[in-house]
Amino acid sequence: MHVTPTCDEIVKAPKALLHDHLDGGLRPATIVELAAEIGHELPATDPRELGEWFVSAADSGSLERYLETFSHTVAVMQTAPALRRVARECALDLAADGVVYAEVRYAPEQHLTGGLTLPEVVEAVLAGFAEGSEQAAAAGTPIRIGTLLTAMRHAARSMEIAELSTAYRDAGVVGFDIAGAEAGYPPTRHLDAFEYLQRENFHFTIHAGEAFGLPSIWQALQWCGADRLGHGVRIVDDIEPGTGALGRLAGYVRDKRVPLELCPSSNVQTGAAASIVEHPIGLLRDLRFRVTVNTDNRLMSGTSMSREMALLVEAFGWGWVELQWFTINAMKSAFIPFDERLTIINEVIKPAYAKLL
Ligand SMILES: O=c1[nH]cnc2c1ncn2[C@H]1C[C@H](O)[C@@H](CO)O1
Ligand SMILES: [Zn+2]
Repeated sequence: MHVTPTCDEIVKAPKALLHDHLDGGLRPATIVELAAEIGHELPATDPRELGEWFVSAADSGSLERYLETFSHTVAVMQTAPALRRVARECALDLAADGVVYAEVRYAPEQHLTGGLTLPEVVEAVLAGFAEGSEQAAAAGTPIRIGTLLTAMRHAARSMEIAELSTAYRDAGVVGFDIAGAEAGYPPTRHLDAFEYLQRENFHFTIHAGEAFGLPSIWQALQWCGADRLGHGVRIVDDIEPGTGALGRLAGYVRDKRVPLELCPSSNVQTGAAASIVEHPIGLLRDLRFRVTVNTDNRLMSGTSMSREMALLVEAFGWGWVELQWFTINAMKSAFIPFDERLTIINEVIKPAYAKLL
């Protein structure tokens, strides 16, 4: 029997999230308070209006303009207490939304203008996640958070950030990523960092195939050795419309079970997909790529993990079978050790969905 999950039920069901930016998920009220403390001018000072401003400014049809909105969040994340607060609230917000495992990423190099060092940035964020996770567990909504450190693809600090990632691998950093404008900044600019990470047996994902197409995905996988693709949505350019025949790259991605970190609302805002109903996630799921559902930037998209799933339920008529499949796909693709992934799948995810299916 097909049961349509309701929004409330989706919030209660355990979810796993692999692609969420710390600086894209602040509470509007927190931005207002932190901005007042440092005298940073915002486009609005009423939290509700500010939240709406982020969504409409990010609704630009272009990744470059979407990224401009981050100047306001990054501006208020330049001290250890601010970073710690933002990370703590992030953990609490995700946990309250029923996320049981999350990998949250941010770019340490963007948080140095207040005089912090790179290690101080990482330690403040890790402390905030630890605090938030502790409070969430006490509130009856346990969450495990792994951090990914991002290097900005237009900058030249990727090797330093890769080394920072491995330095903190036993303290909660589980992976590395590159992000920022894609067109004109191919991942191969950072080959030395990726080769270093491979020699260190470390994990990394690469934002690829969002604002730029197949060459970016091909480089991320075949030159750089990415474990996962951040977005990767443009892999559909290598799938024949109508027949679903796969080109060589799409065939490789599916055969190798390369996880796609799809972010439906974000993709609609940046123009990578025309609408949720037309989002390639429908086709990619039908063809059984390893699809995962993600938020990208909760603030800029006015969204949550539950809302992304509810939008998909509405657009594609999906039910608990599909939501469990996305959740297990994400958990299988996480960067924490295999035995820890299995524990979450077998002890948290499967028992909860068994009651819903
Ligand atoms: O979806 C995205 N594509 C490329 N870059 C992104 C995306 N979302 C956020 N970013 C950038 C802006 C942030 O400041 C940075 C680190 O989180 O990553
Ligand atoms: Zn992203």
